[in-house]
Amino acid sequence: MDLSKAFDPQHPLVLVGCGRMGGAMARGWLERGLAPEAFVVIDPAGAPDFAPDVRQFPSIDKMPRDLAPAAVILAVKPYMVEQAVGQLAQLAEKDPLVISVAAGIQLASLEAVFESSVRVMPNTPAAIGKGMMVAVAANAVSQAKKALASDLMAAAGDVLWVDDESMMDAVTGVSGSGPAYIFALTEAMAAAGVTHGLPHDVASRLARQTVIGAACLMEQSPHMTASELREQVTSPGGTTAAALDILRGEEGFGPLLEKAIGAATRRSQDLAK
Ligand SMILES: NC(=O)C1=CN([C@@H]2O[C@H](COP(=O)(O)OP(=O)(O)OC[C@H]3O[C@@H](n4cnc5c(N)ncnc54)[C@H](O)[C@@H]3O)[C@@H](O)[C@H]2O)C=CC1
Ligand SMILES: O=C(O)[C@@H]1CCC=N1
Repeated sequence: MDLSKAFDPQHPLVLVGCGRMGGAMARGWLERGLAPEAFVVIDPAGAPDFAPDVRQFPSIDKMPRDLAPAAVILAVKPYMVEQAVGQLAQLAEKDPLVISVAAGIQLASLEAVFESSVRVMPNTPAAIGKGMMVAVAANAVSQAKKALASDLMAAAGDVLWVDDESMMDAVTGVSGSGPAYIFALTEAMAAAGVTHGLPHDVASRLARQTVIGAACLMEQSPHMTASELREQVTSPGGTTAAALDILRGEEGFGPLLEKAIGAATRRSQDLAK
């Protein structure tokens, strides 16, 4: 997805909050052609090192009043979204596309000010165009604005629109937080390797490359399910089967992830209150 023509200096893309998630998406957009002069970052911590040429302001009230953003992305902490929406309210008459990526924050609180509101749950692989971007739009969002939202998300990863906003809490539990589970798995594999006799650097390298290799193999095997790929590793009565007996057992991944994703889902529901 090429973003070079989607925005211009008078009608820029404005990112409010350029931290871990905002920064990941910004990196993805700039790498896919977003012109720095058509991008505005609002963050008291400034723009990240990889985006030194973008226009930046420390707060919403420092943004020039004559700016007419084509789209505003809210990537501040969930508890700050309401305040940010209030501070941006003077833009409402120009009807920009407003996208919030905040966990738990419902469309209703965006729609109260901006008709063209979209709620997105991204994840940090967006930085390399490999994000999972799940979106739900307010009823009033035009097809043209939905297309613009799709273009922005497609520049950061795989896009899925859902109609039912209540799915967004479980989405957050699976894909929004999901990268952390894979990194935690990598850490745990390395630690287990050390326990079983490997030097720390060797165990870390093995765990990291194994996760990278497995993810890339899955990506390049679109016609194989995860189960089929797992079976390819598993010789009957062999080493993998011995490990999978534990991992797929009563205290294995299944029940553990059900509990973990349940906790993330409930946390997302709580953030809405
Ligand atoms: N980190 C992740 O993997 C994901 C995060 N999210 C959502 O993204 C949002 C941001 O989360 P993170 O990036 O992790 O947090 P973060 O703390 O890394 O980033 C927040 C940024 O907002 C800035 N900020 C603080 N006050 C501000 C203000 N008044 N105006 C503009 N910017 C301000 C901070 O300086 C910081 O750079 C949250 O709502 C979170 O739910 C969603 C999906 C994944
Ligand atoms: O941990 C969080 O709350 C955010 C939302 C999904 C991933 N990170």
